[in-house]
Amino acid sequence: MPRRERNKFVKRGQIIEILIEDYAFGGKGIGRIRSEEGVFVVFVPNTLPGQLVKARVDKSKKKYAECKLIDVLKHSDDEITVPYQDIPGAPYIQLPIELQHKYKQESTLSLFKRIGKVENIEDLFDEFIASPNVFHYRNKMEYGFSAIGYDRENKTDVDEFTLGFKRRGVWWMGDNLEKDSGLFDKHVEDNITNIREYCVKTGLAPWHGPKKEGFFRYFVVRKSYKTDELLFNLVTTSHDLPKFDLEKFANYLVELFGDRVAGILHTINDETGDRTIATSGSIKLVYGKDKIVEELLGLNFEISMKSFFQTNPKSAEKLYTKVVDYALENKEAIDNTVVMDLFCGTGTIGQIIASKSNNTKIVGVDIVASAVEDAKKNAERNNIEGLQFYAADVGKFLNEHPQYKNKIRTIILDPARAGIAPKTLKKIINLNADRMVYVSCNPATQARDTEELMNSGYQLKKISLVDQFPHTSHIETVVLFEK
Ligand SMILES: C[S@@+](CC[C@H](N)C(=O)[O-])C[C@H]1O[C@@H](n2cnc3c(N)ncnc32)[C@H](O)[C@@H]1O
Repeated sequence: MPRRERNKFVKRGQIIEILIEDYAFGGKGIGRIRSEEGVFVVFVPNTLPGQLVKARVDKSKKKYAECKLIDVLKHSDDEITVPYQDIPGAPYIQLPIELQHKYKQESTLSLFKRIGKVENIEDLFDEFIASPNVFHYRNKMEYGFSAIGYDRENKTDVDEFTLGFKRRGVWWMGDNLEKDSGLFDKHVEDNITNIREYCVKTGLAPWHGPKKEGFFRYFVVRKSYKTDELLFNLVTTSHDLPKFDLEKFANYLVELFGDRVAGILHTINDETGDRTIATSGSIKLVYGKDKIVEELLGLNFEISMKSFFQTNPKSAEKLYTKVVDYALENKEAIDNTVVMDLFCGTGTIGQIIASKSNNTKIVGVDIVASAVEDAKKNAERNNIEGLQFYAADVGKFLNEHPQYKNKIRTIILDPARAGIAPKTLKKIINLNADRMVYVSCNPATQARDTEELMNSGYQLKKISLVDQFPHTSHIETVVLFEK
């Protein structure tokens, strides 16, 4: 049976040209198709008001359609020229940062109105905290090798050895990074073409996505802002490894980056899945050491290739300062109490609170065992006492530890993008804490949880926004709830 037509405006798979008129939360540009039938809304992610774009309809619903951006046909008057290569990881880099802030603030607050049902959210808005570094703020980058590249002039794919980022929305096509993207270390990015040339000269093949074969897969770099050191990881398959001289490659990196090189690792990854992550597989140290140290608010954190760490550490300091400020606003509800740091990751927030309070015990819970191990080691390294970390699902942990009910005054929440599962949120509410400081990297799920918290007697007292990722649509929020 043919698919039922959902609306009279667009069909799935159709290519359209549309003027973007507004910006919706999450970086979705809004276009409108006007006809005798009425006005129909079309969302195109990674676009800006004022742009004329070409897009493919991915979902065609009764009242709206969702599209994938193919190309920007005409730029918006707001856009400026920047000296950086445009990459999918920075779709808004041509938009002045003040305008990026404006869009992020307006669209985030409107979510709390619409989904969280907080009518007076503007009155409760505290601060928009900008990233201290607008450019070159990231401390990690994953460059991919590909046997299929992109011819920017003819806008088509070509067979070539590429090292850079995937084209937006095309898993099998790479795009050479020819110059600094403005997001990561300039010294590294200015040398990506040299590293590519070195690899091309070995005669070994880059990864071919559709054929699932090739030698070079990823080149991952982590950076410490404290020491300015770099940690490298070259990911290859095992097939042609005897033909590749790892030591010579390591020497080449040292030639390029001198004593900035902390260590060089090699990972063998023979998995063929499209979504293979760069750090899976067996990892071996080829040169130097396998960790770098980063400092956040005076505390030291050891970072290995695999450990989770905030991507923009300078901005993370601002984020954590805000969280701790909200928590310590009522010191009486912190000193001599047990504070829960739920979804604690590597335990940074709990450690900072413990170091700034008196006789406070922190109970940190995270589902990832390796993050909890790192949390324990970090607490030891920083000589902070009174912290207990548990590797567990938050919901299960609260079931198994009923003794905390009515005993906790302050809870810190920092869940992953999916937010807090409804059943888990109920268990958290049942702890009956006076206050919660809820950090979120996805305000849409936080706004959803806000409604539940307000229905359970909590009030949203304050909200701040932190721009951890300039030039993207991401925004972090810190919200203080109190009963
Ligand atoms: C945004 S991160 C938290 C980062 C942390 N505050 C830090 O500073 O390192 C979200 C964390 O939630 C954890 N997580 C996700 N689902 C979970 C669950 N059901 N129970 C416990 N932890 C979970 C993830 O492992 C991740 O570390």
